[in-house]
Amino acid sequence: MIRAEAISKSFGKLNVLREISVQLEAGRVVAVIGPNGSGKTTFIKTLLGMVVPDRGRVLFTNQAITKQHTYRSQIGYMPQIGHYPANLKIKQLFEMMIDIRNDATMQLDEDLVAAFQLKALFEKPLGTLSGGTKQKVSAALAFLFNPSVLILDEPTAGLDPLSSEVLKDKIQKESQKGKLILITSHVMSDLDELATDVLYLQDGSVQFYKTIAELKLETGESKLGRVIAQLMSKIPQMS
Ligand SMILES: Nc1ncnc2c1ncn2[C@@H]1O[C@H](COP(=O)(O)OP(=O)(O)OP(=O)(O)O)[C@@H](O)[C@H]1O
Repeated sequence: MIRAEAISKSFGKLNVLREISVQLEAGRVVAVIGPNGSGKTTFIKTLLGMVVPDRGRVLFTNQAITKQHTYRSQIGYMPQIGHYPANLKIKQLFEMMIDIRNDATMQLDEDLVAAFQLKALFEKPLGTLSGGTKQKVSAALAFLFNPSVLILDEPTAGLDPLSSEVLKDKIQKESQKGKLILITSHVMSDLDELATDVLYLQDGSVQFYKTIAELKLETGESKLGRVIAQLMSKIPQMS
């Protein structure tokens, strides 16, 4: 569904992505894991066209994404930190997003709007929201247009335990419909519940991209946290 072909990206002298080639298939939930600064967010932003790679290319359903934006309507993106205009009310933000979509026939998915009880907060300006509430707004927007791909950057960070469970249930529900879901997270227990595959980045390179079942078999560990700890201890650190 999405293919990255040898994508590389530098910021100044810093090589943030080095020749990343991966195939991401519909129906999979891919956990993008790696130490802080290993390039996870930059990688997912290249899939979204928000970062343009220096070399290599990204294909969405076999079409190169360069200089075309229509494919983006098929991706729901939940950023690590949502930046919204402070004076805009939640209701206005939703209305604006629906307006931009400009598709009256579209069936909206308001599951998370309801589950997070966002309608009760609709008149609140975004600048006054707590970090967790802002996360809920970002999550509800990512799922709103029923996209075939979801890219979720640290989705449960800042959410209270109940809201975190609500979001995980929703991710599972959408995955069962055959969607491709990419999640970056440092919370291994969440990924253990949700992910089918692990894409592990270190210093901008793919260290491994395997199914969780394979990784558990290979390491003899039953918990993803322990699997990753074991594998990380074997990866030579770059200076
Ligand atoms: N626009 C930019 N300009 C300069 N450097 C950048 C830019 N975006 C990212 N970087 C650098 O690229 C490296 C990778 O950043 P990235 O955010 O992709 O890492 P990450 O794996 O998502 O980290 P974390 O786990 O901390 O979220 C970091 O050293 C970061 O400072």
